Amino acid sequence: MSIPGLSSIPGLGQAPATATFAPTFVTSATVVHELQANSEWRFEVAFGTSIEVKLLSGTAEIFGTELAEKHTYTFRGTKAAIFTWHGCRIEVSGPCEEYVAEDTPMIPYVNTHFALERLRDEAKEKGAEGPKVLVVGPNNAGKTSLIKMLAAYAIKMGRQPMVINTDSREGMLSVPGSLTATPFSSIIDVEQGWGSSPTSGPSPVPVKLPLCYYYGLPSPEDNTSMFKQVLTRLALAAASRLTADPAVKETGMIIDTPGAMAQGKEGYDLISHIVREFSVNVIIIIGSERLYSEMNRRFASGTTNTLPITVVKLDKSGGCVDRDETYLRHCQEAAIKEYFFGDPRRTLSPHTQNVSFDEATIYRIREPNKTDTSFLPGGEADAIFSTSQIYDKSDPSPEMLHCVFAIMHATLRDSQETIRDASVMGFVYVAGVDEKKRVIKVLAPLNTRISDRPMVWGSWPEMSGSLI
Ligand SMILES: Nc1ncnc2c1ncn2[C@@H]1O[C@H](COP(=O)(O)OP(=O)(O)OP(=O)(O)O)[C@@H](O)[C@H]1O
Repeated sequence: MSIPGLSSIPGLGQAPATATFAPTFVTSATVVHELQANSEWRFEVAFGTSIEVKLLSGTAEIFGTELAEKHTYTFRGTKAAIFTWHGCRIEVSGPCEEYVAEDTPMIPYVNTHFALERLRDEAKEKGAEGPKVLVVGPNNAGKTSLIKMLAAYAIKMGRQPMVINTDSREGMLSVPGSLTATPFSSIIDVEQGWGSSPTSGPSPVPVKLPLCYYYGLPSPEDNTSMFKQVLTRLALAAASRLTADPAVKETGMIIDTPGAMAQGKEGYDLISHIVREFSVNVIIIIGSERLYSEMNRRFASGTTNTLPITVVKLDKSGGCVDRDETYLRHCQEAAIKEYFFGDPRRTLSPHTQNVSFDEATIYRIREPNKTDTSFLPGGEADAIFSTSQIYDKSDPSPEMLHCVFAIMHATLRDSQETIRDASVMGFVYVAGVDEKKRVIKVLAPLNTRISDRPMVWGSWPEMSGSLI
């Protein structure tokens, strides 16, 4: 088996080298780093600043995606690492926190990729579906980074992995609050995290087409029943996309999860729900012994569609960084800005539309687990959050200013269940609410009529100020 850049990884199966950390420091001058084989340069770039990185010689990758020699990459508001299997020289200019590490879990990670490749080859021979891989672990354990790596290595082998995001706190190729399934047939854009989805205008890296559903709340606990229903819809859409495309079918899926699922009975029950709905047959636990033991107990002797479930434990990378609320808020706002205005390489011009109060149909997502119903007499709390009431219909109000609404692929006559189960057509941003003229001014990526569609308003994404 010959894979460009991967065929001769030295030291497969050997114990990783011990750590040699240089102290973290900040620099803004141009510097050249000489990285030894099997080491990585870890860096953090603050929001509002940028650095430029060029691979001068050798080979290097960011979460599995190989860097092109002599190409200048620009990173903004990023925490990541450049890893090299064979050694390389990189040139860096701009301010960042950085250090070089030799102790990385890359060998077990790449061995996991090869194990998945064997399952994909077997699936291809039998005309069956490739592995459905679920990655679980606490917050900041490196789940998304591992998934990027596994997807990038699969793409490099000519495969087409379908990557599923069930973490509504961070969007993947979409606005936060959404849950997506995206088949990847081309390279991941390392400067942008995952890349860009189709808006308008050309893109240097081919755009990806996510199947997008809207949950609109930051954590699965905020409305567990709605979260499960949206997951079920996503699983159905992903399964039919998988069967429609032989290349995606034989590669299978890789599913990212929120860290909140890694603890407590409710979290474990949600994992069981995903295993069932997506027919998961490989579970990777990263960075938690306790979760590994629980997953082994629940699934190690189980089967999905007659296939045994394999439970695998991987170590967390020492490079994983904790991201505080402020950082996540910056990431969220950057994702929303990018959706409407593009990025420095590709600016977009959103359209402004005025929608009259009488024409707007807005549904606010209910948050039963956040609402205090303890003051209500027995039975009334249950009635308030009856299953048929997913949303509250809301009249336009100044409270909606700076909020993001999901425009659903549904009609105004559809039931709340149908709207919840519909895919997302796009998002709009409320730029103004004029109570005198009774109009809301919204920004939309395209000039499509939106007043004949239901708009869904959740508490996530949450904007702290004006986008314009
Ligand atoms: N080897 C590494 N070197 C430097 N930074 C890294 C490395 N691995 C991961 N990171 C960074 O650490 C942070 C946490 O990693 P990641 O997002 O993969 O974790 P996660 O488990 O998906 O987190 P969450 O569940 O909270 O979304 C990210 O900013 C990521 O880019």
